[in-house]
Amino acid sequence: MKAVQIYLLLHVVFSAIVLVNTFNPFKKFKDQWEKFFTPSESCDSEWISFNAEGFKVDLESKLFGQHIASLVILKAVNGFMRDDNPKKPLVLSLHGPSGTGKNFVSKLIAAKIYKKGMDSSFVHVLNSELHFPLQSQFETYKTQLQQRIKDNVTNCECSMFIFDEMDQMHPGLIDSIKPYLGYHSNLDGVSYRKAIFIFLSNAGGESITQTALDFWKAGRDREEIKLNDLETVLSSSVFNSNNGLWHSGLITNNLVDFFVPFLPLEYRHVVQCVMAEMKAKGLHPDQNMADKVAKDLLYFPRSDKVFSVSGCKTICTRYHNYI
Ligand SMILES: Nc1ncnc2c1ncn2[C@@H]1O[C@H](COP(=O)(O)OP(=O)(O)OP(=O)(O)O)[C@@H](O)[C@H]1O
Repeated sequence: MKAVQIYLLLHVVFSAIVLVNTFNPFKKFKDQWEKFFTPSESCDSEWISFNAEGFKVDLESKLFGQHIASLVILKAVNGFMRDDNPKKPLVLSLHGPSGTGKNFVSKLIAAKIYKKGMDSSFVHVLNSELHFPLQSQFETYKTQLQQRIKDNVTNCECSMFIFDEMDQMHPGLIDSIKPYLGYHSNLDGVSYRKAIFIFLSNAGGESITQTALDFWKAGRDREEIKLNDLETVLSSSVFNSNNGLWHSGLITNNLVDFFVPFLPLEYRHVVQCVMAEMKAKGLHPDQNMADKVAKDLLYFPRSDKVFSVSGCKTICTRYHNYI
C-alpha cells in the first residue's frame, strides 16, 4: 500500500473516531432508551420504604466513633418510620464539630428510606441561601422557603428536608418553618406529619469537644460517654449561644424531637475514614497510606494530638496526594 493510501485510510479512521465522539449517536440512543424505560420516581412504597436492618448495619459499619449519635438516630428513625400515623414530623437536630459525620449520617438516612437516596426528588437540602438575606429580601426568602416546603410536602408527604449550617440561618427564617414542625393535623389542607426535618449545626460543638477532652484527661474510655453527659452541656451551650437556633424559639417550643451530639474524631477514626474512602473509590484499602493521610492532619491538644481538628473532612482531597 502506498504512503498516500495509508495516509488516507488513517485520515478516514481518525475522522470517524472524532465524529463518533462528537455526536456519539450510540450514547445518545442509550440515554434515550434508558430514559424511556426507567420508571420515574413516585411517592409510593416502591420508591420510599425504610430498610431498618440495612440502616442498623450501615450505622454500625460506616459511621465511625459516634456511638451516641448512632444509637439516638437509630432509635429516632426506626420509631418514626414504624409509626403509620405519626403525630408530628420527625425533627432531628445534629450538633458537633466540623467533619464528624453530620452530613454523612443524613445521607445514610436518605439512602435507607429513598430508593434514590440523596438523588431522590423527595430529599431537599437547604443551605447558605437561607443565611442572612438583606432586610429587603427577607420577606421574599421567607415566602419562598415556606412555599418550597409546602409544595414539596403536597407533592409527597414523606419528604425529607436537610438544613445545613442551621446555626448560621436567619432566626426569622427558622421561625417561619415552625408551624410545619408541630402537632397540627394539617395546615391549609396539607399534613406535614410524615415529613422528616434534619438540622445540622456546629452549635454546641465546643462543649461536646470539652466533654470528650475531660473524659480523655481523666483516662476514661470514649465509649463511657453517655447521652446524659452531653445533654446538659449541649442544651446550655445552645441556649446561651447567640445563634439563630436559640433566637427562633425552635428549642423552647419543644419542636425538636432529638438533639444528637457528634463527638470529635480521634486519629484511629480518621484512619478508618481514609480506608473507607479508598474502598468507596474501588481501591484496595492500604493501612500504610491511611496512616500517612491521617498523620497529615492537625490534632489537639497540641501536646498529645488526640482529636482531629477537622474530623474526617479534608481526607478526600488529601489522600490523592499519596496515590
Ligand atoms: N464519623 C464518621 N464516620 C465515617 N465517615 C465520616 C465521619 N465523619 C466524617 N466522615 C467522612 O468525612 C466526610 C465529611 O464529613 P461530614 O460532611 O459528614 O461532616 P460534618 O459533620 O457534616 O461537617 P460540617 O459541620 O463541617 O458540615 C464525610 O462525607 C465522610 O466521608
